[in-house]
Amino acid sequence: MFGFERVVKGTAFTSQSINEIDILENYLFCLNKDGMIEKLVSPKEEIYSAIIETYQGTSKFQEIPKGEYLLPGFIDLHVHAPQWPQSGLALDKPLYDWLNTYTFPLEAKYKDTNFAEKVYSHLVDELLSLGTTTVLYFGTIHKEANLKLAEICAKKGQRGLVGKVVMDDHEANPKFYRDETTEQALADTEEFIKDVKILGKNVKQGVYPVVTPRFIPSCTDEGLKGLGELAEKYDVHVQSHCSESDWAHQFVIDRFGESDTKSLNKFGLLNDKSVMAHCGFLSAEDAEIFRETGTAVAHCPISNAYFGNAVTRVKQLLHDYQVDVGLGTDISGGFSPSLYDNMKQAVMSSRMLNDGVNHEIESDERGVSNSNITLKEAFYLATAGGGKSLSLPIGELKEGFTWDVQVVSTHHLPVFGEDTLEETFQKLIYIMKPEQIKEVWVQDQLVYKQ
Ligand SMILES: O=c1[nH]c(=O)c2nc[nH]c2[nH]1
Repeated sequence: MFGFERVVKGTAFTSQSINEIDILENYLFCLNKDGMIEKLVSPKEEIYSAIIETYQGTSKFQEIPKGEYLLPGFIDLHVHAPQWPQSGLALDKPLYDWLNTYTFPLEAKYKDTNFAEKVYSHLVDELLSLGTTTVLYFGTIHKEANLKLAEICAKKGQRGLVGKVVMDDHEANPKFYRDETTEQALADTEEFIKDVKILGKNVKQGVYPVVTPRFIPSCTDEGLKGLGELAEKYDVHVQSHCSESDWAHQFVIDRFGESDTKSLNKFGLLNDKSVMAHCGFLSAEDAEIFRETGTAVAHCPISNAYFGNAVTRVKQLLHDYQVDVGLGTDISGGFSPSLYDNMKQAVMSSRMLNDGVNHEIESDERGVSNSNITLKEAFYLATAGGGKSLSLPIGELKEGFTWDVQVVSTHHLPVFGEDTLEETFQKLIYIMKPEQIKEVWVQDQLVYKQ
């Protein structure tokens, strides 16, 4: 009578706006065969009981148990997949030294596709188990290893957006880890785009190729220009690092006499499908360019505490400039693969930015006022903000969005009396333990069960 593929009954938390959440108590989530939410039905609606009567007791009905809740699957906008083996290690040097001492030697190992397969399988499993259903990945310079990552995402059910990293400047990159020539880097990127587009045709949740200049310091002008042209030709996502640290920000100013943002824009790399990581040093003019071009920011608060030399002005970007912002773990500049950890750090970093940290300065001059974000805003970044950044219908539990969800338990929470659902939400996010993530679904496919 109704024709839904599945019906799920439960209580869900989802962003209503940047700073508000919707609590959908005992709703029915009616899903179609494409894994999308076709209809949301509240207990107040007349058809509510008719749908339950039709589906309850069949294999198409799922009731979320008491004490468990639904959250949107998280969207990680910045992961360096090849750096997974050094997560939690090697965080003792500034960005430039860290790249040359630890990171480039590790990334060079992905010439070996077997090594890539081992690491990437482990990483995708780990991220899914933490409720992360969509990931924007940097790979390495190696086309085959990157394709392996896309295939692993496809097979394991994660929505992966994967980039072949371009590092074509021979002056700037070590001999053991760089593209052979600019022409080769562009040819490999184009072939990779075509291969992933073919792969993606048969993948329910989608896998996508991403144009990926590592950052301006590692690319030639010709390389950057060619990548901008490929992004336009194939209408694909773009990712890079932008104004990340004192060094990286100043490097671009010294080379081009203008900011990262302006330079990336001139090379055709900023558009509605572009996501730029970090962005701690954006000027007001840069932020306007982000808004005008539809470019999004991947905020990586844990990584920025190590390499950023500044706290990204998330609150201002979201509210004053209406820039799309999502959250990134930045494995392994950030040591934690969990977006729960990064949501908390986003709140804490913003509070330190707001108040300032040097007690020798008068309190009213110590910080950047109106910078602190709330937990709900951090949740927005990990969910709806990520979806908007990627221009995909993900990250919200609303009609027309994908059924990407985590089923999370609250049995471990300290409740002595009765919490409101609003309080439950706050505790859930702040005191989540990985073992409380019971199930993870992507486009209505079960991809993780405890
Ligand atoms: O945090 C970072 N991780 C990286 O791998 C990288 N490459 C350039 N800039 C970078 N920043």
